[in-house]
Amino acid sequence: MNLLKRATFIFSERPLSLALGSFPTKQSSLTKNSPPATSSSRPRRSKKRFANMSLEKLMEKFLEQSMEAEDNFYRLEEQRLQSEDKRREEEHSRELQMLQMLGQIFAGIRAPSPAQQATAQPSCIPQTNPAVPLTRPPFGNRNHALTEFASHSQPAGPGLLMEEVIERSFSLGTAAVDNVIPLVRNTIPPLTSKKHKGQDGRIGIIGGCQEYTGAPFFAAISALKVGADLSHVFCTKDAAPVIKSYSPELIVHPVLDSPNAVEEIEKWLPRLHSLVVGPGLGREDMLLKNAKEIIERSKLRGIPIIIDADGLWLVAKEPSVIQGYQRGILTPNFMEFTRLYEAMHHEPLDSTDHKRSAQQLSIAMGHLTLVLKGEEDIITDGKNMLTCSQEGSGRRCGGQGDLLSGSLGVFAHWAFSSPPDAVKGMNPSLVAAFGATYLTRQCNRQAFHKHSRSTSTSDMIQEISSAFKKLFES
Ligand SMILES: NC(=O)C1=CN([C@@H]2O[C@H](COP(=O)(O)OP(=O)(O)OC[C@H]3O[C@@H](n4cnc5c(N)ncnc54)[C@H](O)[C@@H]3O)[C@@H](O)[C@H]2O)[C@@H](O)CC1
Ligand SMILES: Nc1ncnc2c1ncn2[C@@H]1O[C@H](COP(=O)(O)OP(=O)(O)OP(=O)(O)O)[C@@H](O)[C@H]1O
Repeated sequence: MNLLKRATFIFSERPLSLALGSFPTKQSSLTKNSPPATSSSRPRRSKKRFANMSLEKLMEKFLEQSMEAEDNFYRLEEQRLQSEDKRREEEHSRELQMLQMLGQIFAGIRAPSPAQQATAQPSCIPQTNPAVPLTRPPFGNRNHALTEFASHSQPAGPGLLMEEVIERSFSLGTAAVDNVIPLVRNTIPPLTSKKHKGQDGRIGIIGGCQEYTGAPFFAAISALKVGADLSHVFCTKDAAPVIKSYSPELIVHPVLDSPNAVEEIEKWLPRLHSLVVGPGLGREDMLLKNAKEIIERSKLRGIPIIIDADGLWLVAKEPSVIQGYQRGILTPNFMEFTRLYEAMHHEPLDSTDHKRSAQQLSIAMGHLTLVLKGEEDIITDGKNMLTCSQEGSGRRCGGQGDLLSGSLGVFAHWAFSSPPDAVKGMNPSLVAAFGATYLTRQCNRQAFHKHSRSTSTSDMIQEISSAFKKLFES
C-alpha cells in the first residue's frame, strides 16, 4: 500500500487517530461517550495550520500521528491486560489457598498408620515427613515423572541431597511434580482476542553458521510452536537463505559474521523478550566473540538468556560471561556438562552422582540455573532441585536439545514476566526449565509412538501442539 493509500485507509478506519495537536488520552481514545469531533471545530484549525503543506506531507503527518495514536492505544491495552492478569492471579492464589486448606483438612482426616504409609508410598518418592502422606491425584501419565523440591539451607554432604529433599513450599501433600505443573500453567498467558502481535513473546536465537542451519531453525520454530508470536534468528550471511527457505515464519537476520554484528543485533534487543544463544553457532573465534558481546549487552537489559550447544563451549572458555546472572539458564548435555564442570573445578567429573555435580556446578556459576539433560533431566539453581523423568523414548536424534532450548526461551519469558505469586516463590528459571523439559520429553514420546526408529526432531516439533495441550491445558 503506498503512503497515500495507507493514510487514507487509516483516515477512514480510525478518525480519532487523525486528531491534530495532542494525541488521544486514555479517555479520548477508549471512551465511547466522548463527543465526536465536529466539522466546525478541529478541521478548521487543521486547514489553517496545514494550508501550505503538500498533500504528501500532510499524509505523512497523518500517518505519523495515527501510528502514534495506535501505539498509545496498545500501551493502554497492555496496561489493561496486565491489571486483568493481576486480578486473575489474585483470584487463582485465593483458590489455591482454599485448596491447600482443604488438602490439609483431608490429610488430617485420612492420616494413615505408619504401616499403611509404607505400602501406599511409591518407592521413588522421597519421604521426609511421615505425618504427611504423599498422594498423587490422577493426571495423565505421571508415573514416570518425578520432581523433587529440595532445599539446601545447610551445607550438603554426599548423600545429603536426597535425604534433605522436602516439600517445604507445598502443603497439599502430593508428589511435588503435581505442584510444579500448576506453577508452569500459571505462567502461560491466556489467549485472548485483546492482544496484539508480539505480546506473548519475541524470542531471539543467536546461532546458525555454514555447517549448522538445522539447529537454529529447530530452536526458533519450536519457540513459535510453543506460543511465541515472533521468532528471530541472528545467523551468518551464508546460513540465512538456507534457514529462510525452511520456513517463511521466521525472521532471519544475516548479521552474525558482519563487521558490526554486535551493533546490528543490539538494535533488536529492546524488542526481544528472551535470547537463546548457541544452537548451531559453531566455534569460530569471531562468532564466539560476537556472541559473548551480545550476551553482555543483553545482561544489561535483564533479558533472560538460555545458553546451549556451542554457547556452552564459549561459557567453558569464559565462565564470567554469564556467571552470577540470575536470568541465565544453561542447558548442557552430558558432554557439555563435563566440559563445563572440568573448566570450573579443574578436576575430572565424578560421574557417579550427577545431581551433586550439577548442584556444585550451579553454585560455582553463581547459582545459575542448570539443566543437565539425560535419562532424567536435572534442573537446579544450587539451592533447589527438580528432576524430570517424564517418559520419552530410546530415540536420541540430533536437534532434540534445540527444541528444548527454543521452547525454554518462551517459558523463561513467561515465567519472568509473571507476577511473583504465579510461581509461588520458586525461582522462575526452575519453573520455566521444568516446563520445557517436560514438554520436550512428551514430544519425544508422542513422536516415537508414531515413527519409532525413524523419529526425527521435525516429528517431535509436529507434536508440540498436542503435547502442550495435554500437559498444560487439559
Ligand atoms: N541439524 C543441525 O544443524 C544440528 C546441529 N547441532 C549443532 O551441532 C553443534 C555441535 O553439537 P554437538 O552436540 O555435536 O557437540 P559436542 O561437542 O557437545 O558433542 C560432541 C560429541 O559428543 C557426543 N555426545 C553428545 N551427548 C553425549 C552423551 N550424553 N554421552 C556421550 N557422548 C555424547 C555427540 O555424539 C557428539 O559427537 C552445535 O552447534 C549444535 O547446536 C545439533 O544441535 C544437532 C542438530
Ligand atoms: N537418555 C535419555 N532418555 C530420555 N530422554 C532423554 C535422554 N537423553 C536426553 N533426553 C531428552 O532429550 C532432550 C535433549 O537432550 P539431548 O541430550 O539430546 O540434547 P543435545 O545433545 O544438546 O541435543 P542436540 O542434538 O539438539 O544438540 C532433553 O530434554 C532430554 O529430556
